[in-house]
Amino acid sequence: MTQKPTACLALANGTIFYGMGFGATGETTAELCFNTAMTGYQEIMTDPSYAGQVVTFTFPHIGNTGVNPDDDETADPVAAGMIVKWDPTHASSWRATEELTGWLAKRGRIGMGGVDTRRLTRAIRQQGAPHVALAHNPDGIFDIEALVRKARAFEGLEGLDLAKDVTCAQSYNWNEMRWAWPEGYKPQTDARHKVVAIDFGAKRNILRCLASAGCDVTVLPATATGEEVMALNPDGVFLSNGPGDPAATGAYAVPMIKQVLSHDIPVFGICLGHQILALALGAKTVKMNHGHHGANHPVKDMETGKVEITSMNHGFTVDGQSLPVGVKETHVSLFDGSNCGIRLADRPVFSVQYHPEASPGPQDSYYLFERFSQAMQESTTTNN
Ligand SMILES: NC(=O)CC[C@H](N)C(=O)O
Repeated sequence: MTQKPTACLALANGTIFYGMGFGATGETTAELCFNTAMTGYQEIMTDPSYAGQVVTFTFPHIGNTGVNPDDDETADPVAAGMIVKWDPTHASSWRATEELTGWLAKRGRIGMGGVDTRRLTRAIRQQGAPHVALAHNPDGIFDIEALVRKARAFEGLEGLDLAKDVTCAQSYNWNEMRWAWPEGYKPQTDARHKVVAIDFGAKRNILRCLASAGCDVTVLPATATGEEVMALNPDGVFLSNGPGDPAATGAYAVPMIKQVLSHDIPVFGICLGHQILALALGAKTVKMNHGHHGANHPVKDMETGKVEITSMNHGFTVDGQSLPVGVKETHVSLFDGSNCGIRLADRPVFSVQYHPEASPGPQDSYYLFERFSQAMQESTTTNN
């Protein structure tokens, strides 16, 4: 780097990285993770599950497809900041309506380029997701000691309920479908299954996938009670992804899920929804060393032996050893053997740790939305 650095990242252990700031100026504290996806930086930055985290992108070309309103997973960027190897490239895509840098600045998110992201990623792997302070000051003046102190003062994601910060304020209906189809699937245009989706920080493409699988979706805030959910008389209940510690969110979500489970209807959960469903069934969740964040994670379906390449974003995991009798482990990570899916042995209540809606990532796991729809089809036929 020949120019004077305008951004600084302080890790709680005192390691300092300098780079060139872009986007908003100012400071933020967060947990630091790395994401290995080669595409989809806009979807990643706007995935509500990233609240409280700064994302290091291991792929070096960030910015080259710009940003556009269609690829937002929620209205605003939710990740606390981004770190990239090279200064963001200019947008060169027919879909781009804006440059990444201007978009981040307008939305109050700090970016830092010119960083040795390999070294940083190794540090994350070795010490576990560090607590950090990230600062962007065009004058290039930083109080390093103060930044390290702020990184140390950040309490981390354990015990933190962030779902209540990113959930919707009020319930709403969702009927927008996906724009493109995974190979071999057709949109189911008749919305015949009444689904209540609990928004712990739902990505829009999950709601599009549900609508495309024949669901008439009513989204409820994370704090909805079991009575409120069941008052809508749903054919099935969906539990969304979201940020923070599942155990903290579970404080109010577990009683809601237990009440839903006392009715014999299909339940489907993704990521945080998977973790909270597991808690409601009596399993435990734990914090991972550096989590799984990327778009190429192989997962084995233990029932069919098939391998899916999946999109992942999680820093907590369900302890597969803690699954009670009657709860089957359906999917396992081929990277580290961690739990990636469960189901009840005798009922269509199931969930996965990864993101079958992709956005970004491969489409291998779209079948899970069809499975949920099929389960509701069968349960309404049996119950009528
Ligand atoms: N994508 C998600 O839903 C993330 C779930 C949870 N916050 C975790 O980090 O494990």
